[in-house]
Amino acid sequence: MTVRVVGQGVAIRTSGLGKSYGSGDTRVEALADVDLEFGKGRFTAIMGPSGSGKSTLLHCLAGLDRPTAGQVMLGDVDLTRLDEKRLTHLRRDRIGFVFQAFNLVPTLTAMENITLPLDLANRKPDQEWVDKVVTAIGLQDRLHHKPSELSGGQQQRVACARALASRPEVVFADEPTGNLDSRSSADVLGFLHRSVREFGQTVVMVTHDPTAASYADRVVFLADGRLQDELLDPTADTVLDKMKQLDTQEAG
Ligand SMILES: Nc1ncnc2c1ncn2[C@@H]1O[C@H](COP(=O)(O)OP(=O)(O)OP(=O)(O)O)[C@@H](O)[C@H]1O
Repeated sequence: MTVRVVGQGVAIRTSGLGKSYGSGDTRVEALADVDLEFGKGRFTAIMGPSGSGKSTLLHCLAGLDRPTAGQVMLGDVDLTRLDEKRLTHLRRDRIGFVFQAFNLVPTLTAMENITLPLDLANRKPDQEWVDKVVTAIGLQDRLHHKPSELSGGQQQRVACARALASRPEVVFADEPTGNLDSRSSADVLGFLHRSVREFGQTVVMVTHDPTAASYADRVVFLADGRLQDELLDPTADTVLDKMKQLDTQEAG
């Protein structure tokens, strides 16, 4: 299937996207023929069974992994045509990433972690913007603490603020609540949702969790590396129903 976006325009688009690993008998097709658009200022969740290609898709979209077929267009730039140096610059300047394991630098404070990507790029932070993001994560009294002095949920909110600090065109999040309890998950997802609603951020998130997916505007479902279906304005119940329906189809 092909999924197209109507609305404020497209932030990132794939066409004929494929990724395979290995060759001959051991060849694995992690993604095949994925045509997908992600709307600007929208929150999209990617779901699917284990091994269905969700992380591979996210990594190809974010320029962290190279597809073996097709295109990934961020605006008018085809990521698949960039050499390593240009791809590194593009990731640094135009993309934000939130990992399951937070990946904060332990020796730096929360605030230093948030501005680290800008410091590394020799870019002066837009202080008004950074203040706005920091206010939105709700950790003003924790900004001078090191990651070890913060809870998992607080650390992940710092990681989200770090991803947003450079005002990237897209924030990608790979199972951002995978290591969190339900209360901390709600804080992190609430922040991502707010960044879309209030700041017009584009967010693409991989998750296994129907409740997490219900914070998104749209859910796309993968199975065996292929796009299967999508759901608009999801609730945890409609996501769960769709997952069951896709499971039954696959079994049948
Ligand atoms: N580096 C690799 N080398 C070989 N096969 C790989 C590699 N990375 C992923 N795969 C395979 O590609 C397929 C898709 O993997 P991927 O991690 O994208 O799935 P996923 O949906 O994110 O899974 P999970 O939900 O378990 O994280 C799987 O069959 C996986 O074993």
